[in-house]
Amino acid sequence: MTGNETDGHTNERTNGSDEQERSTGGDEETGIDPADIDIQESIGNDGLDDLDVDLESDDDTTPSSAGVDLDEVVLDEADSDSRGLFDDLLSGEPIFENKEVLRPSYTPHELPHRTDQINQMATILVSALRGETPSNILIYGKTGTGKTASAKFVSQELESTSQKYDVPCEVEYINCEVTDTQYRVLAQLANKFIEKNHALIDDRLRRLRDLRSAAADDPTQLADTRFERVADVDDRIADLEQDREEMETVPMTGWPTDRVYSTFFEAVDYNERVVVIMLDEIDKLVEKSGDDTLYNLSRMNSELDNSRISIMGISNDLKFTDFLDPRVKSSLGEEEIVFPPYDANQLRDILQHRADIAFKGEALTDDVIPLCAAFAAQEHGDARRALDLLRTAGELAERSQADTVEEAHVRQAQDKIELDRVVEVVRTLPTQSKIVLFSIILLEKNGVHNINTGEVFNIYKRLCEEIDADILTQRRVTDLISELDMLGIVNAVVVSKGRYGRTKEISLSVPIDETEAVLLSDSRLGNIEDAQPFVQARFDN
Ligand SMILES: Nc1ncnc2c1ncn2[C@@H]1O[C@H](COP(=O)(O)OP(=O)(O)OP(=O)(O)O)[C@@H](O)[C@H]1O
Repeated sequence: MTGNETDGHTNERTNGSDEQERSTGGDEETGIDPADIDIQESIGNDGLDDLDVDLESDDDTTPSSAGVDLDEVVLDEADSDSRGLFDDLLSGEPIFENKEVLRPSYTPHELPHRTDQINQMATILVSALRGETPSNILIYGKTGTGKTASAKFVSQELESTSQKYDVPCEVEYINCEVTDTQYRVLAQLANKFIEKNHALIDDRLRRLRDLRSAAADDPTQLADTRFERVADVDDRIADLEQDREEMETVPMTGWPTDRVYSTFFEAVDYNERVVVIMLDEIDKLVEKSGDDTLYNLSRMNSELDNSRISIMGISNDLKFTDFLDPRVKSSLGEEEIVFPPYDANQLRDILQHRADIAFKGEALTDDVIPLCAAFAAQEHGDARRALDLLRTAGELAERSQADTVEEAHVRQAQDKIELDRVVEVVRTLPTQSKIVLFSIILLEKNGVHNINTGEVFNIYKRLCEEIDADILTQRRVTDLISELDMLGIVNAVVVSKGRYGRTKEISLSVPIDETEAVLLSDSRLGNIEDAQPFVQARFDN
């Protein structure tokens, strides 16, 4: 790659900086340190089996006391008084061999049923290994369909192949749910490349200093280099030291965006390379801060001299491109890859692959994997959900000191995950919705069936007065009830009352006690001392 396809500075650019002049070094100085490139999330592998603990360390005269495997520890009767908090838990045969492989942070080495998508990505990205700019890619698919896992897998392969063939190609991963503004995205990228450039310069400096000291004794050492005299080497060393000095890392806040952009631009263009910028949850970035970042990134190639960038966006919102500037939309969506949901059979394969590593040999009964797969397929073919179910089922079995994971553990796990979801949804409801939900709970707790909107509204009003909250209109409260219905927290059906018109009959769809506890943990609702009088009051209206 020559990097000479630039059309000058005809395009407007946020940084507006034309002073890109600096030495980028000759070929002999190029090279990327493989140690710089590491996007693999490492996992621990420290199951209980790996622990070698000396349980009788007081008696160090017993040679056999050292390095006892906990699996082999038998606690005899005499010791039972001294059994500690963890002894019972340890005495059961552990179900897991390596639980970490069921966690979301684990990147699997094999991704069944994603071969097509992985091949499509590879076919597009291979141009990076030829020094050309790969097309931008947009990846769509519902949550848990393996988008991130597949993209990371392809990136790792890309980077390892680039090292093998010594082609400068790098992948930068950004999770836009966390890094959700233009400033943060650009700052993170700038700092990553500054760090890489520092390592690159240090490596060059080390080699030049070696050359310099060798040439000081024997000037023929310069014969095969681009330096004629030792003084030239000194100049080059001084230049590089100055470059290093001038590369200022971007603070997390405080600079004008133009400056952050130009710092990133200069850092990425400091060396010849093809960079794939992976923007996971790209819709979150657009939602939070518009499409400026994508606009700027997608136009950079026309101005870069030495490097090329390509964008790989990942989203589970199929519609987010509707909000993009048409130019950004067409540039970003040069290639689109869709990840369809998994069906139950596919989920079964995925679970089986993981279970082989995660569990001990006979730990799973035959029904467990098919049931987890079936539950997750009902949701929307979400592999994350399936893996969560399997892990939770294993944990519940482990906790009840069972020898194997059974169907009942999966059902319990399903309930637990569902309850966790409900708790999370209820906890994060706006206060007004919480008051409406609390009114419904109070009515149910008092044995009212087929609750109607009017009844909810009466209790709601009194609760609002009690905690000094604004009182919304009955129409608005009806809307909030519909929202609770959509979230699956209540069930509201419209029933016809003949000549009295139609009304909604509301019932709770979630466990009452847990939901009430979550509501009362909200400091405003928690202040209501005794809610009983409010329910009595419904008869007064
Ligand atoms: N084909 C597969 N084989 C093995 N594991 C998979 C496969 N697909 C997904 N997974 C696992 O399922 C979990 C969710 O996958 P991933 O994070 O890639 O989903 P995603 O589509 O990016 O979801 P989201 O949009 O919510 O980020 C991860 O733990 C991943 O390892």
